[in-house]
Amino acid sequence: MTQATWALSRYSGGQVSSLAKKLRVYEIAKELNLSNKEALDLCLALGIDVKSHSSSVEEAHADRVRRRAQREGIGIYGSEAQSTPSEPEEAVAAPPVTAPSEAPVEHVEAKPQDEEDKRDLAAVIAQESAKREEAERVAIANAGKLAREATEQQAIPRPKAAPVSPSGQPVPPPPARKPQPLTSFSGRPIPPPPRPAANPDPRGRRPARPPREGGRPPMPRTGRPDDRPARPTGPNDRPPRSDQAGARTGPGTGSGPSTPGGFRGSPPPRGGGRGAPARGPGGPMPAPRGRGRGGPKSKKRVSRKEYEELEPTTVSSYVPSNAPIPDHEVIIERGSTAQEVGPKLNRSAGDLIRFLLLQGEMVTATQSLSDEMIELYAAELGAEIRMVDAGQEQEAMLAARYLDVDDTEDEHAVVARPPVVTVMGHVDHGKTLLLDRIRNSNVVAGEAGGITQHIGAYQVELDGGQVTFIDTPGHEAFTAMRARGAGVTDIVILVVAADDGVMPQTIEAIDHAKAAGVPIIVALNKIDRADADPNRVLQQLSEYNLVPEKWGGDTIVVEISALQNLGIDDLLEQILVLAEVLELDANPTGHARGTVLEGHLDVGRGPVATILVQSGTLRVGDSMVAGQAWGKAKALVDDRGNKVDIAGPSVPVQVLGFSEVPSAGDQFRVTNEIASAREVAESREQRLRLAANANRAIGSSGIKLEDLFEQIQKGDVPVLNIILKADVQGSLEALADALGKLGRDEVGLAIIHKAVGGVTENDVALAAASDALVIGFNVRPDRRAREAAELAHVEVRTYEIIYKVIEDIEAAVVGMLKPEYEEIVTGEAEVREVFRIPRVGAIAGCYVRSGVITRGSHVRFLRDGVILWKGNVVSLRRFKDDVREVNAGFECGVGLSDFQDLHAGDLIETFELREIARE
Ligand SMILES: Nc1nc2c(ncn2[C@@H]2O[C@H](COP(=O)(O)OP(=O)(O)OP(=O)(O)O)[C@@H](O)[C@H]2O)c(=O)[nH]1
Repeated sequence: MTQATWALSRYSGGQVSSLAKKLRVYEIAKELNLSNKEALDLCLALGIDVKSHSSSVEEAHADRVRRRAQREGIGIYGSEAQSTPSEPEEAVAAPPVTAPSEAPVEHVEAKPQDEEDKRDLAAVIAQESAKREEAERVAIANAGKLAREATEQQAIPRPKAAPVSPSGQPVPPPPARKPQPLTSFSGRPIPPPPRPAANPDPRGRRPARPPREGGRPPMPRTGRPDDRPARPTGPNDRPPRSDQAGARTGPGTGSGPSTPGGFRGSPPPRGGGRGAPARGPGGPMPAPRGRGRGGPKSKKRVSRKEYEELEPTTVSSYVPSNAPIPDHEVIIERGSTAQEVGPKLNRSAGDLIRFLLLQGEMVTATQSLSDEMIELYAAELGAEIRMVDAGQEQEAMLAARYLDVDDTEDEHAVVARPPVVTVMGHVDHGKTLLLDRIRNSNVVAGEAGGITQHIGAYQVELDGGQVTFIDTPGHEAFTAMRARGAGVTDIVILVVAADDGVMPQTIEAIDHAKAAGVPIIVALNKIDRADADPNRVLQQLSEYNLVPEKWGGDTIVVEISALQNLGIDDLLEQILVLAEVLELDANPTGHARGTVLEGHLDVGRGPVATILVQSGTLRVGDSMVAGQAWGKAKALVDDRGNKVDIAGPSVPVQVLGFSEVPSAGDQFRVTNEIASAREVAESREQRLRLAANANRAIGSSGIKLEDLFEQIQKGDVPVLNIILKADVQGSLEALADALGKLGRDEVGLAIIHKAVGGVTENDVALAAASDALVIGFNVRPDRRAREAAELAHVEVRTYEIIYKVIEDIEAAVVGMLKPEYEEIVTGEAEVREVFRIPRVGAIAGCYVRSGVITRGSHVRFLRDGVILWKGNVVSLRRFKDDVREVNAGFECGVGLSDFQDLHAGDLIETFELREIARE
């Protein structure tokens, strides 16, 4: 997956509203040719609430800053500019301070500091008035338009089946019918809209109702999760500044167009299809009816209730109510409607609808609002809100009621518990054999080798105590658990073969254990081998800060031979010693809490889960919940296959009786009654369903470079964790060095893992578990890594120029990340055979694994995840025919512009470049 896909998934994960009329301070600075500091100072002098150069400022306030700069003759208004006649202030301040609707204007600047500020205030009020007038004009015109369209739509024939291209690709629909804009938020002059004759008075009186025949026109579908607008696809999608034309005319002059402060750069909603914006450029026009996703919906009727809810919005101005807003944080679920949000903020739905109308957004009371709409309204009121995913609050409430009552925290009841150990290391270094040996070192009489049941973990009884081993060696399981918030391991045994030394997965394991803050014991294995060189390995380990005790460090190293059963006892003893030092304890009384290690569906026994109990004691008959699974513990089975009645801390046990199979990493809880277990599980299921519907992020997520600055400002990112992958050691070191120097006071920078090679699933898992960003230099993520990144919402950024990496990280730290092109992977093909054709060159006989390979498209050539070459697909053939594109599942011959070094097994990745404009 490319950056773009991540970016897209990121955007699809959130509702991108068209409400985006704010400007950053640095944008104003740039526009006025001021330094960031000067612009910031101007804002502060005007009493505008900004914190840094990347704070957002309302358009109206931005205008105030512009005028102040003009008055002070600074920036673009400096010496030269001053000589040109400046815009008369009266023209701006002239309109009456009273809003046309005679509504009190509470939401503008309240305390001017001096005369200038009073003028500024008047200007803001004037702008607000203009907004109102314009919105009313739009509303009235819309009412007329609704009526016309209702009639027109009867005449629009339903289209036939969607046309399909020869390659089987659906042909995109023709561009959406351009809405007849009634107003231009870009400030371009527009003719005055036709007003319905029946309603010559724009203020207060109702426009004539649309005719009833043909049904009520469908509502505009602004702000629904499904209708999240796509990002602008090019610079042209950004409308020119609203103040450049319209605002100059000034409100109240009655002649030119006024700018009601529509949201600049408003991206078009998705409904119009790619490249077919359903809105006017940047304008807040409702999407044209019948052109949304799913084709024309001319037959959709709107209920009387919906229509009547709409009506007030078409005729009224925003009149803020005087009711006090809540003085506490208000929780609002994403996708809430005006009917739901208004009352939560002590306002009516109508109040919210009117406010949005003035921002150019027409919504009904029952229509889902985007996050931005809700946040803007809350900001307008000065209310403190927190947006949560649908169902999240309910789930949290139930968890607090039924699960968070921890009766295992009584320190008097705490006793020492066995350590939980995970074995990690490079492939073939002997993890499995070591775990086998350990199973057999059980000292309980008659039970040597008795652990036959594979349940994901087992306990061994030693002279000095018990040890619990997680039976799935490898860092994948370890990190996957941790990514889900389940830190079950107390100690990591790092197996390193004495003949082979530190290898890539050894380093990965070290980094994973370090990231989790788990102590490491090194098991130096295969010392029986003639070519074993323990000192060389110790030297290598020291380079990763694992300095052995015998060299004065604090890393326990035990030399063993799993094959010859040498040193195993010593290793187990060291585990017990370390466990003692770690003072591992737990309360065995109270309700059991733990983590699911494994789950599967057994034909005879139903859902079966292996649970590691971490505190309390689990009993047969307990009501339990894990993830979305719930039930009564019908039976408990230990690692020897025996049925048991109870399981205490650090004991792994198979549990039967779940309603479904829980997943590894799910938190396990016992509840008082079965009903509460069920209620909790169902609330989780409900939230996940809602989240999936909204295509939202589920699970963990790494950090996004774009959001970094905001998070630093909130104090959320003391350290930016980075996972660095590169094609060769030289660039890896150079990058690590350069990045290491980028840390600042506000944010430290930690490279938690770096290695040569493509971006793998493990890198993504580590990133998800550590809130890290993955940077690939001259390497790409493989398909599994891309999918994992998409699922876990981990950002993987790939680069081919070192300074660009540095530039981006630096820019992100100071909140000035620039617009960029992002790559969308369009197809992936595997080279199966290479044909060398005289005078033509090498042709790759390929199998298209996913997407579409298109002639002429950009292409990247990969071997083991490393980029070998970039260019274009110059020829594409199916059998003997030249073709334009080949779909997944077919074979084809691909000729590349000037790359000849093809090998079977290489990968071809085609991609598109798409500009992602920043907001
Ligand atoms: N000479 C010698 N060979 C060993 C020793 N330990 C393991 N081996 C051999 O090394 C090979 C790999 O051992 P495994 O235990 O499968 O290694 P692993 O780390 O679990 O490998 P994966 O499961 O593939 O990651 C096997 O052939 C073992 O017999 C040892 O101490 N000495």
